[in-house]
Amino acid sequence: MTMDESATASRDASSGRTVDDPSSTTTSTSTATSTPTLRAVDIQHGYGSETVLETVSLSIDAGEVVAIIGPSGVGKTTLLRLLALFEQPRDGALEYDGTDVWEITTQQRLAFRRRIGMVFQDASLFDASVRRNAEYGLHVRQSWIDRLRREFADLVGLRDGTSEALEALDVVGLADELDRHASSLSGGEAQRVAFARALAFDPDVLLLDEPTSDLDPRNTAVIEDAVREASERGIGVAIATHDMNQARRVADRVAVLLGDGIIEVGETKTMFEDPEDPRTRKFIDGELIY
Ligand SMILES: Nc1ncnc2c1ncn2[C@@H]1O[C@H](COP(=O)(O)OP(=O)(O)OP(=O)(O)O)[C@@H](O)[C@H]1O
Repeated sequence: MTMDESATASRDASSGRTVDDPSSTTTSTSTATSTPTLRAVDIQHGYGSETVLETVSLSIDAGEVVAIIGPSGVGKTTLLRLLALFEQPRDGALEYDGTDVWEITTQQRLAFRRRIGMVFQDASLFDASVRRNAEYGLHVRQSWIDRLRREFADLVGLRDGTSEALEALDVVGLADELDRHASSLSGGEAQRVAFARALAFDPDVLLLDEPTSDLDPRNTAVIEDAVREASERGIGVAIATHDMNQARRVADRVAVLLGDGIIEVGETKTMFEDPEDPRTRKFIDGELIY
C-alpha cells in the first residue's frame, strides 16, 4: 500500500476501523490513551532478495493490546523484531514517542530499547532459579549508572533486589516458586517465568511472539490474565498469535498481516463481526489458506 492509499484508507469513522496512518497522530481506537508510544511507519523489510514486509504501518499505544494475526510465514515475528529495535528496517521508520530511533545514536537507541520487552515462543530460560531468571531482565535493561545504583543499594541493604521480580512472578502465579530450578519447570511454567522476566523491569511496551502456542488452557489463561494486567498498568502490548479466540479475548485492536502487508487494523469487535476487507473475514473464519 502506498502512503496515499494508506491515508485514504486510514479511518472509517462509522465502523471504528483503522489502517494505521503514519501522517496522523490519532490512529488508535484504544480508550487508554491516544498518545502513540511505539510506531512503525511504512516499514519495508526482508531477507536476502525476499521482501517480507511491504509498507507496513502499526502503532502500539500505552495501555492497549494489539493482536497481530496472519498466516504462518507472513512476517509477524519479523515485524515484532523490528518493533523491538533488534534490527533496522530496510525502509521506513520506527518511532518511539515521535523519535525516529534509527536516526539517533546507538546509545540513545539503547535507552529506548531498554523500555521494550519481548517474550518469544520459546521461553529460553537460563540454567538458574526462577528468581534469578525473573531478575535477569532488571540487570540487562538498566543503564550502567542505574545498575551501579542498584548494586550499591543491594550492597548496603537498602533494597532486597527481588521486589520487582517477585511482583512480576506474582502476576503469573509463581511467586511461591522462587527457588525452583528452571530445568524443573513445565513448558507452561517456563513461559510464565519468561513473561515475568519481561514484566519485571516495567517496560513501556511488551512484544509477545505467540507466547501461548505450546501451552495448555490453564497456562494460556494465566498468560492472558498477565497481558490484561500489563495493559492495565499502562504497558502497550503487541501479541502475534495464531489463536483467533485469543485475539478476541485479549486485544483492543487487531491487525491482519497478509501477503502484501497489513490489510486492516481495527477494534477487535469490529474486526470479528464486521471487517471491511473480505480477506479479514475469510482469514478469521479459517477459509483463507496460504
Ligand atoms: N533470519 C532469517 N533469514 C532468512 N529468512 C528469514 C529469517 N527470518 C524469517 N525469514 C523468512 O521470512 C518470512 C517471515 O518469517 P516470520 O518468522 O517473520 O513469519 P511469521 O509470520 O512469524 O511465521 P510463523 O507464524 O510461522 O511464526 C518467512 O518466509 C521466513 O522463512
